[in-house]
Amino acid sequence: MADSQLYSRLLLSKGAGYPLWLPEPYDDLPPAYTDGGVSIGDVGVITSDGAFDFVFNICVPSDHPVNSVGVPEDFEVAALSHGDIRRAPRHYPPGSDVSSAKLKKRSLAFSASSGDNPIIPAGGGAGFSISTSSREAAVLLLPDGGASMDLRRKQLFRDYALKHADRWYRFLNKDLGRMVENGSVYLITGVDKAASWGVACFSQDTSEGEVSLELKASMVATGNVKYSWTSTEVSPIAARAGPDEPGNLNQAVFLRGYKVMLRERFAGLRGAVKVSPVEDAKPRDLFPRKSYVPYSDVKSSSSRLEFTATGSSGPTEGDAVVEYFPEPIHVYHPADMINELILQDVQTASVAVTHDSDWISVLQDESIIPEGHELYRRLLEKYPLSTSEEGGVFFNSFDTSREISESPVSEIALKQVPEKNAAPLHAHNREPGVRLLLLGQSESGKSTLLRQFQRMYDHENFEKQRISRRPIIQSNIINSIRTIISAVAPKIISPRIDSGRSSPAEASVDSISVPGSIAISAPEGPGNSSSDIEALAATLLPLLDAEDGYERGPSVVQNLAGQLIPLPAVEMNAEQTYEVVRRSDASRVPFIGSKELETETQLRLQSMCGAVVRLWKNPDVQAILKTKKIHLEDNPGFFLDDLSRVTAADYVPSADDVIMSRVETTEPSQHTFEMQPNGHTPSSTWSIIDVGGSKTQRHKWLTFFENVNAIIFLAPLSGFDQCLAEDSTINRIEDSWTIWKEICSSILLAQVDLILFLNKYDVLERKLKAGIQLSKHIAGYQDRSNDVKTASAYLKNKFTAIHESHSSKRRSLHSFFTSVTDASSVSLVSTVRDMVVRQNLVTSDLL
Ligand SMILES: Nc1nc2c(ncn2[C@@H]2O[C@H](COP(=O)(O)OP(=O)(O)OP(=O)(O)O)[C@@H](O)[C@H]2O)c(=O)[nH]1
Ligand SMILES: [Mg+2]
Repeated sequence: MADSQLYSRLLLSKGAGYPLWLPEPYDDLPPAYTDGGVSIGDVGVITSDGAFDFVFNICVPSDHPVNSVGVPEDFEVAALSHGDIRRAPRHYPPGSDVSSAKLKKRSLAFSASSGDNPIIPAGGGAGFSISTSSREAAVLLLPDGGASMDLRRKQLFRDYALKHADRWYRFLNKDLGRMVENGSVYLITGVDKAASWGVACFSQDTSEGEVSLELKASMVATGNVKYSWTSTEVSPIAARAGPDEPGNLNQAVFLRGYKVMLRERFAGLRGAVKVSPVEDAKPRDLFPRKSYVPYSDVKSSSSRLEFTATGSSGPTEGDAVVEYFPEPIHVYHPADMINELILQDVQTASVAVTHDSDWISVLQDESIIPEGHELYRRLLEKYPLSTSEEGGVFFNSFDTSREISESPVSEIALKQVPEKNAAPLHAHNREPGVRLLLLGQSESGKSTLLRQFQRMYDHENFEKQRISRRPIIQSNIINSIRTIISAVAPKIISPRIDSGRSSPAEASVDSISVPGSIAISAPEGPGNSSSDIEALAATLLPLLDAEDGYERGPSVVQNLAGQLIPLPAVEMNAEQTYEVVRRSDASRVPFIGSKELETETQLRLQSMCGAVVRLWKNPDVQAILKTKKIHLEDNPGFFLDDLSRVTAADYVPSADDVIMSRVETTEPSQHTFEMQPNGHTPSSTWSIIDVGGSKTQRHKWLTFFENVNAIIFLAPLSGFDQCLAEDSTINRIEDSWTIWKEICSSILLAQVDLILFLNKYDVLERKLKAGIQLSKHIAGYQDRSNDVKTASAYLKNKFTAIHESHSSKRRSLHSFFTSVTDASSVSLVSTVRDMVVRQNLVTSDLL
């Protein structure tokens, strides 16, 4: 390990900030900088040899002499006011030390006989002698003491860093070609400075008795006192002392500030820097390689002093040869791993910042700083993660009442929830009760399960919803018809789709005249030729147009900034004056139906019911669907076998219809239930959060991980022969395994009970019975029997194995085979309820 890394590793645990092995400013910097050294507002990086490599300062104008290398695009001065900086000029009294190990220290007396210069340094005596019996140690000695200064208004810098992070990296890596790693940029908010210092460190495999060193003072030509180390040690000790030219309080021994990391996947950072235009540059183009192995063993040769046992006249600091590593190497800093983990967990964030005081505040009197995961875990327990408007994320370690511009992550997401009972959630101030999060891919059955909960525990509202579910069922039916027509008569439907859903007048089938909502006289009897089927299908085209009619409604609204934003598709609410429905077909266009349109569609459906049934029951149509492997009965929102009932003019959806209907969730929603006592469990308030499961929705999941008591993960087993609706390259079961893996391994969820619903068991059974071979779709299934018991057990094992191997802590998993549309799942709901409540009674005092 490089000396600088050993030194910082050992002294980081002292909680004073980042210890610099090279406290002196680089002497190629302008005098305006070197005179004072590191200042608050400096932006730079820690180098592998343990120095702070200053680039620019945000508190002075771009034309200030210290900003001589330039400033990033859109540079703004972060103006500080009187009182913004807290200064402690005598923070370190003369002769103080910061040491990782127990140290014996004594002042050296002046001795004329030894040839010492007759000087009395500020610390008194002619220097210091230190000794320790530790196997490894790092020591900072401050013979003349030192000062500290810290920014009081840290929030100002944090917001500044979040806003400018991207431009900083561009400036450093594109404009200046520095090849700095993502995460290495440091914005300084505090520094400890000294006029003189001695640093030393060593690490031995075995304890070889006491190690002793002397830091001795001598006078230089300017009349100032200079220090140098001497030792009688045989074993190699790395030691430096300085400065070479004493006089100024410009030596930075500890730094404090914000470490800044942009969103980029770990793997994406490997490889050389590509040269590409700045405008097009993505974060991955901006960084060189990176490694987050803390204290990774790198060739250690920089500035090591090999003391020999030649009495007190050992080599001085000036004899050390400082070598520079040709390749950029990762310099360990605890905030880097924390930022990495934040970005992993908060997928919506584009930049993470962590202040040194964050990780310092969770240190626990340890001699070695814990690794990043542990610090992160402690931070999660202590502070909420908050996001800024720019998409930045950070631990909110400040008093939230004083921080106006930020809000806890979960609140940000819940602001979008169009539910009346959606309450902002604060990590430390949440309402008592159970929070249950439903997760799983799209069409896995999350909203269906929620409706089962509503049916059981919020019956009144569930009943009220029934009528408002009718347009969704209409839409589901129309989708089924569209699927059939696309399969059996693609000629008549494709041009319509291609032409962007033309109006009835422009429809390609002008051979059949279709009056609006009047009953159609469709060909009688089962058609046996493809032209008969086409003709029958064509009679139904107005139905598809009926749905198009909804799109004329306002599907977008304008926000205050004049941007068009789509109206969200929400689960139906009886009090709404209009319904927002989202089709689950390829076009995925939201549309809005007024009461009149809804009634009109119902009448159309009723009038065409006979034709739809004829088309659906037509043996040729059935044969084509079979050949094309379209199993409409297993598709969500299938009502074709119930058409006469569900298309009646006075149709009110039954409870089962509500459960069977399908609408894609595009915004998270939170639903509150008052659970009554039931003999096993006391009364309690439950919040169930339902999120969208399609890929475009998943980034919102994480915002609900905070304070969740249990997660029900729904994995539809029947998806083994299907691809995702949103990505035809991804098998649904494999997608479920991927997200399950992420849920199991999430540190944020390490304490959360996981309940696995291996759902759509009924559909799996039907598919296997129909002869669809699991082994054709899941390679690992090999030649196992294709019956539902063997297949479901195999699939379940895959999920439990993932849970076991990816959970960071051992925890139990409750898994069930379910068909959540089935009435029997109602009893399961109460089983889950009892289980979660019991678990929470045991683990917390929430209830
Ligand atoms: N046969 C059968 N159908 C189910 C089952 N679970 C859900 N469904 C149906 O599958 C469809 C999709 O269910 P949803 O609950 O809307 O799926 P989701 O997970 O909320 O999907 P997104 O909102 O897109 O994330 C609905 O029409 C349900 O009726 C099941 O176990 N068996
Ligand atoms: Mg849903």
